[in-house]
Amino acid sequence: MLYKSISTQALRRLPIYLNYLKSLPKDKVVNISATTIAEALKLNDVQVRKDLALISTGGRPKIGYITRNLIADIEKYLGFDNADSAILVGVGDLGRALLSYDGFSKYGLTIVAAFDSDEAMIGSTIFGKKVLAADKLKDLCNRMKVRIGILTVPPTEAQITCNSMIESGILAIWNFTPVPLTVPDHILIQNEDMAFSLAKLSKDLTESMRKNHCNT
Ligand SMILES: NC(=O)c1ccc[n+]([C@@H]2O[C@H](COP(=O)([O-])OP(=O)(O)OC[C@H]3O[C@@H](n4cnc5c(N)ncnc54)[C@H](O)[C@@H]3O)[C@@H](O)[C@H]2O)c1
Repeated sequence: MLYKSISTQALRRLPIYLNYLKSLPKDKVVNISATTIAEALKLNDVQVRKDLALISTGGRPKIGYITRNLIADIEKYLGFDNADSAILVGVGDLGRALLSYDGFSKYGLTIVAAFDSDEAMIGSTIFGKKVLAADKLKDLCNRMKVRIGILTVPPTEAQITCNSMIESGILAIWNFTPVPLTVPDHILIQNEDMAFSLAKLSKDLTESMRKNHCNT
């Protein structure tokens, strides 16, 4: 199908639908409606219907979607059906935690190797991933056609490592450092910032408490 543009909010909801659909017993829930999904996830059913219509043409009045096909449509849209290879640079506390997580494959991501500047770590295998020296980055990315880089180095090393990733052919960077990276237009950046998420949660909590206090 030809996809229409999708909002960031809708894009965030798609993996939530997918996780829910995959949690259902395969043999029992053959068909499913947007309303059922909305009720289960405590979402607005008009919104769920609109989201699903953007990525699947399988919805039928009164029947809903064939669950198996809807899962396939969401996975296809999100690119989870064809695994992307990624490398990770910076095998410290956070890098190791990401390497230890074997659930990325569910999202179509396979970390094929890790890189670190610490000589003591180079050549070792951590959670099944070989740790290589930074000067092997370009060769490996070219050879294995890796296009995604996960950045978990200290902030002082973030921009220089980002530059090396780009020189090595990386096109999309999952940036866990707090550094705003400077990159050419064609490079995609996804920033993950726990400090920002926490600040937002804290601000939302303050506002919610203020509102509740005003209402009592
Ligand atoms: N996104 C978040 O919410 C979040 C949470 C915690 C930490 N962080 C950030 O993630 C990054 C890593 O944090 P950490 O606690 O794992 O740090 P860490 O010090 O434990 O690990 C950093 C690793 O990077 C390696 N390294 C340093 N310079 C390098 C280089 N030029 N090339 C390759 N490897 C290099 C070090 O040897 C070390 O193994 C930091 O920038 C930190 O601020 C982000």
